[in-house]
Amino acid sequence: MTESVIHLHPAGKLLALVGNPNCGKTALFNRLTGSNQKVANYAGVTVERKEGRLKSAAGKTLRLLDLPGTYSLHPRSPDERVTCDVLAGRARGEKKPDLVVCVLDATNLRRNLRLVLAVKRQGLPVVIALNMADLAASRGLSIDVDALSRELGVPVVRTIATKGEGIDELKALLDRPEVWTTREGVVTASSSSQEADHATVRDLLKRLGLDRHLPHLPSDRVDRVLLHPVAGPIILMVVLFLLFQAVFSWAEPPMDAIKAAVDWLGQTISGYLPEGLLRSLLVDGIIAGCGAVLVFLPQILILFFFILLLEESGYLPRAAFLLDRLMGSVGLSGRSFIPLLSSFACAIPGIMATRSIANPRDRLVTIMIAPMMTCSARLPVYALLIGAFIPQREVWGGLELQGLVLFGLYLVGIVGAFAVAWVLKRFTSAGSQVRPLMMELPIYHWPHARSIAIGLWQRTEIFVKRVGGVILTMTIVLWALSSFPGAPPGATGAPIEYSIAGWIGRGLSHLLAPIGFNWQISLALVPGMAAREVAISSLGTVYALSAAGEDAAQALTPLIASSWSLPTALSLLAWYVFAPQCLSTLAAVRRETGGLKMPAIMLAYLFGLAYLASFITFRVATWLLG
Ligand SMILES: Nc1nc2c(ncn2[C@@H]2O[C@H](COP(=O)(O)OP(=O)(O)OP(=O)(O)O)[C@@H](O)[C@H]2O)c(=O)[nH]1
Ligand SMILES: [Mg+2]
Repeated sequence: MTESVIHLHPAGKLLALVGNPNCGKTALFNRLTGSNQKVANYAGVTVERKEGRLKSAAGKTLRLLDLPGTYSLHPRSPDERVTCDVLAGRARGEKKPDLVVCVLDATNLRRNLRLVLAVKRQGLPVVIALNMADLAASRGLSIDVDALSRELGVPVVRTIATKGEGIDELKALLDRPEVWTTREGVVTASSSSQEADHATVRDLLKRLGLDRHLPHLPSDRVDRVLLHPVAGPIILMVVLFLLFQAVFSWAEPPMDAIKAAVDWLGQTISGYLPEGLLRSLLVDGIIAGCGAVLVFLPQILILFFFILLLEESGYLPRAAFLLDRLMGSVGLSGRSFIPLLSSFACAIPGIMATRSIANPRDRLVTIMIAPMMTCSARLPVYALLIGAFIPQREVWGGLELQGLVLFGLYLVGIVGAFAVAWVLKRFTSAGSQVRPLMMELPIYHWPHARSIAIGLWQRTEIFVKRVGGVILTMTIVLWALSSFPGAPPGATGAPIEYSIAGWIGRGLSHLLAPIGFNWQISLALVPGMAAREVAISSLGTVYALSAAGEDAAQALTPLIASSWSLPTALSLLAWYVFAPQCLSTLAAVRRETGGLKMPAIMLAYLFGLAYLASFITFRVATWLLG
């Protein structure tokens, strides 16, 4: 009997969006399919293929792939390879696309058209979305769409993805049968040499009257200041600095409101339920635990508000450019900047974004240090400890001390990461010459209020899902471990001290006492492996249960302020700068590096660093204050 492989593909014709990085593919994808994939003003935002569905004007259902941007069909980095594989029909579980929608940045046809020639050579039917038509027009560029279409032998639609213009026209085009077949235009691209393609595009642009240089842009004038060798880095520091000030100074009113709502809920439920297990689970477990984390939502949103502004305006790659020299001195290239910056949101997308790094060694080093960038899950931990231990006062003429300490913690993470990168460069065998940064600087534009709002909403959703998912689950588990087997008759302490959790906490605190952690902290770190904020919800639960008997529902901040010493708090801050308290990050590293070796090394070295940093912090602080 012969066996044959049967490929089952979902019904519907397959379309693929292909184009240079940052030409607006994802913006177009979102408009066509109604999705909300990440759009931002720099190259290399999309690193995976994403699928969506769209309906043609006549109602036919089609499948659409959004792909990472690429300059050519000779992949240089893992993300470009995804696109090339899809076009060649080599992508796993996917057929060759039936139609390629080539998205062009109308303000940069010279480079964008070379890719069109390469795609046509693959023998796939092509339609062109001439995107960024608004920018082209504002730069005085008038492109004859019909002539372009004739020259290339493919339909061309003018689009403005951000405004949704040209979308209906594009959908109408998909109902025309001739679109789904290949045709030759005036231009033929039979030879595959790069020089030949250059010449073909040059002649084509000449015939269309588009071969002149574009005038200088306001962007260039702005860059003369923002990329200035002296002013540039200073402005960058000021921008980052203001960001951290805002995280503390703007967040207070909304945080107080959330705190009040959580307290009210706890008290109301306590009023209705008789004392017992159910009340303990709801009030001391779930509300005290999840509430302790939920109050940090405003700070996270303020942080992301700034990150989104920077992403959409086009400032980010400039920051990469400014830091390229600095990063070069530790053996990283500016290419690592965006993955590392994404890691400030969360290390996982940051680690995925390293797929745009062509050099495997650079990529690995970037992956290994990404978890040291301060992800937003650390923010609640930092904010809790800073709020409890750092006085709210102004220093040096108007700077908030709390914001300053937060800025410092972010800096320590960055400096630590750079130090590790430097060590990896010095002491690993892989060759490590640093190549100059070749990176596109997109033009600046004003962020759209809509995309900022969508971005913030998505962050809120992610955060609330974490609170309702992993944090809630771990809180309930910890509550159960903390409530059983219960205090023996005649016991004097709170029941938690006799529980399984109390036993685990005390066991671990032998190991962690040298760095100043008490048993409650030691215990909270265990479920805190699931996600960083879980440590906060765990402390909320543990302290609520420890206080059983008296009025339990008390805010965590004043509680730890009165029961921990300052060296302990500083030591825990130092711990959180380094400790790999996040299993999903380790899983992502495993996926991206294809094995257990790298995550194991990461786990060991980060815990080692965390212990060392906490030890030094605790000892020095004790000595200074004692
Ligand atoms: N003015 C203008 N901006 C646009 C248009 N289309 C997209 N943009 C902006 O261009 C930037 C890049 O858009 P994306 O959709 O992320 O680009 P992409 O091609 O998916 O980029 P990669 O995933 O990095 O390859 C974003 O800032 C968009 O808001 C357009 O038609 N006009
Ligand atoms: Mg994209």
